[in-house]
Amino acid sequence: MVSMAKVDEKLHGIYQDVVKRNPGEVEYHQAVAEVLETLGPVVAKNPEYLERKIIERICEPERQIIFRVPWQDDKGEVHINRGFRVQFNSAIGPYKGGIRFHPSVYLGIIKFLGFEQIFKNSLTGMPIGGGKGGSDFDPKGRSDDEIMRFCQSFITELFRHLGEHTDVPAGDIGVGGREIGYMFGQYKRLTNRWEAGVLTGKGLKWGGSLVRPEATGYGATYFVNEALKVRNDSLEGKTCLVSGSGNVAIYTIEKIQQLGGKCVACSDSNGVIYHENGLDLALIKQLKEVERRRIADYASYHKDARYTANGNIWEIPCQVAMPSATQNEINGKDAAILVKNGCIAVGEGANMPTNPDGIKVFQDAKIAYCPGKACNAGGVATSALEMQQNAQRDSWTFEETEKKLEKIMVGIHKLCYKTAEEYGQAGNYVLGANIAGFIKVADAMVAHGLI
Ligand SMILES: NC(=O)C1=CN([C@@H]2O[C@H](COP(=O)(O)OP(=O)(O)OC[C@H]3O[C@@H](n4cnc5c(N)ncnc54)[C@H](O)[C@@H]3O)[C@@H](O)[C@H]2O)C=CC1
Ligand SMILES: O=C(O)CCC(=O)C(=O)O
Repeated sequence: MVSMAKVDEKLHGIYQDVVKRNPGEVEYHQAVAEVLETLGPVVAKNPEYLERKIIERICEPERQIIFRVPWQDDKGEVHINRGFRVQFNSAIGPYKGGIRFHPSVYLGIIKFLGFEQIFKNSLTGMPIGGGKGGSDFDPKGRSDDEIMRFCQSFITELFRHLGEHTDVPAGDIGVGGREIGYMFGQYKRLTNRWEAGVLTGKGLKWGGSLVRPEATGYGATYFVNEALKVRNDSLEGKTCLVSGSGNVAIYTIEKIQQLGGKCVACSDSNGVIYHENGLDLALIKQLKEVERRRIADYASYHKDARYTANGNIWEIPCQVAMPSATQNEINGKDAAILVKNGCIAVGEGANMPTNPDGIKVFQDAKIAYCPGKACNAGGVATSALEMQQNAQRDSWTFEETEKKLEKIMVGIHKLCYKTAEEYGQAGNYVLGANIAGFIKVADAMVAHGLI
């Protein structure tokens, strides 16, 4: 056993080194700080992790690929974007994690997402390592043909680094079933292989899994319901806010409604819809999944709904908040408003949506704060179920697959809860998730020797 003071000093030094070696990558620094702040007790108990420099190694990606993505728009103009894939850690399985297309993407965003993915994937109990990719390409307003040409160009470089036993991407912001289809088609063409397991989130007619589109939102809602159960409560009758109106948000709203909660607001990057009588999910699906329109249009179908351009969704009173849009969408001020308005649970469908000040407010208020790397793990877990079905050349029913997802989420909740309790911090899901996710990866790295 090493003294806590020495461990803290060591972890602080590792963090300083990460900042120095990765200048300007502020989101990556934030994600590392949040994990290292909780690892002290487990490192003090297992000095071997320090001797073998496991934490230093976990913070350094195994491989980072940055590449040019040239493509032509419908008018024939040439555009050059930048593509990324960070293959962070393969100790417990092939690199696994989504691809994000958004103009804000740069190396620091992909690294924070890839780093979180290591621990999230470990928590699922499935054999998947951590990775993430993306591009600063902005899909907004682009035609189907332009999206196809971009995806083909992106995969024309990336394909050589992928494979069902090497690296298996999926969707994230700006990448859904349509984009995965174009990427799969180009991968097949370039490799002359029908290799279903190389991508997940595929269409149902060509190797996809039922429940994968619903999985992240459903899973996050199951996790929050478990956290409420611990407090002898449930989602039944709760007023809920769900930020975003993309894949994760839509299926979070759906599961909350199925479990008896009422969602009164959602958003997109332009503004917020507030519908006190409860959101009309069929309309949101039509606007967003089919017509790819802005959420502002919702208000023209429901006269009792209110749209606020650039509004702040967290100012609307609720009991449960499910941030499901993007990173750092809740700051300390937003968190304080939520708590003051009676919010008792926050379930993160997005990755790192709450900044450090916000997390402190939630933890000080002792509400059920469910961090993304545990709460939104249902998406990647169901991707792993898709890989299982591909390997068996099988496909399971919706009911069977959803049951497996629910069991996985209940299991992740229990693991995080018990780990936090074991380390004397009952109810601290941040600590529980980080320590439980870390131990499995760290032990595998020890077993594999110095690589
Ligand atoms: N798709 C998946 O399976 C998983 C996604 N996530 C995370 O969930 C979040 C959402 O991802 P998806 O739903 O897949 O993407 P999406 O592209 O389907 O939807 C993103 C939504 O967020 C909104 N948005 C983006 N920036 C915003 C801002 N600044 N303010 C308000 N709204 C904003 C967009 O307008 C859109 O409605 C991301 O943080 C992603 O990393 C996490 C786990 C799995
Ligand atoms: O399904 C996957 O592989 C990735 C999901 C994802 O990107 C995430 O968990 O953030």
